Amino acid sequence: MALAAARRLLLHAGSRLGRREAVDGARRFANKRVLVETEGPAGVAVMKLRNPPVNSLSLECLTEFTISLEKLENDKSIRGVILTSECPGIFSAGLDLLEMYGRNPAHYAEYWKNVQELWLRLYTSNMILVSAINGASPAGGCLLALCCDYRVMADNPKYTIGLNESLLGIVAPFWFKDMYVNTIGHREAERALQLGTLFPPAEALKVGVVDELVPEDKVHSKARSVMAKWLAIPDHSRQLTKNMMRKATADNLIKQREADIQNFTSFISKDSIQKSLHMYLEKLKQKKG
Ligand SMILES: CCCCCCCCCCC/C=C/C(=O)SCCNC(=O)CCNC(=O)[C@H](O)C(C)(C)COP(=O)(O)OP(=O)(O)OC[C@H]1O[C@@H](n2cnc3c(N)ncnc32)[C@H](O)[C@@H]1OP(=O)(O)O
Repeated sequence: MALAAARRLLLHAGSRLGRREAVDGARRFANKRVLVETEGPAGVAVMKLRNPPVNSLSLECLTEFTISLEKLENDKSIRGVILTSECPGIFSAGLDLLEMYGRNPAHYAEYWKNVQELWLRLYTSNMILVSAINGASPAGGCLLALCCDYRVMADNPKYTIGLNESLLGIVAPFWFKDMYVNTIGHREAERALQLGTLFPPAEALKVGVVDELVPEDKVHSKARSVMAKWLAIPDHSRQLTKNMMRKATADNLIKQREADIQNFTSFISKDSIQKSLHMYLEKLKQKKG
């Protein structure tokens, strides 16, 4: 309830701000963790995640992301969005592990509902989505990129991308898996999901997790030129085609959202899973010291 009220407030405040800035010509709106700029080619917004240090998708970040998308969807002048990160070297570290560790079942259920919500909005968006992957992109970070229509990645071998859930002792849910299969094919997805593979850029390109690699300083300009090509296609035919390609996958979650929330909640609440997450978080800490 409290979150729904916050969401309404944010949406309202955001739309007032958005309107004022549009009049000034600034074409920019922001909440704390997501910045949206609509300068550049007509009809294109750049959405930057800025939840330092690693753009983990906390409940607040997911909510702000979903609201920003909703606003862009409602703005008929926007036809395309470039999704990128403001955190140096990190696209997104994926779902926030602290939302899935040491909390209560009601929190897990609320969190998962919001993860589903963002995924459904992104995956089924009528807008053209291009990701400019300018850093590491594990698990939920990869999920964000996979929702896009085209993925441009910085060719920096330090950055990796993939659904690595099995390395954490958890399991990618069926809709993550479905989207992976749709993108890289059944055999590659089967292998990568079991091994929790995090692909360096060259391998990510080879297997089809990303569409193009460019030097790091060219990621944004390439994303813009890709966007220009997609903008040249009439919206109605592109949108109907996208819907035809993606609807069955999205519907598969829509028809069992409640059951999926229950599955997640009972899975993540298990002592053995909490122990795995604890160990993984400890490993992340030790890496530093
Ligand atoms: C029967 C079937 C039922 C199925 C039901 C569903 C089951 C559950 C499905 C759950 C799906 C989960 C999806 C996910 O996205 S899980 C998250 C996966 N993410 C990762 O594995 C990334 C982990 N992070 C890293 O590898 C590195 O941090 C990274 C490469 C991103 C950056 O490295 P860097 O060296 O720059 O930074 P640090 O490692 O020092 O990190 C800085 C601080 O940030 C914290 N951190 C990192 N990642 C996360 C995260 N995902 N969530 C929360 N916090 C994170 C890290 O611990 C550091 O914190 P401190 O400064 O406090 O130490």
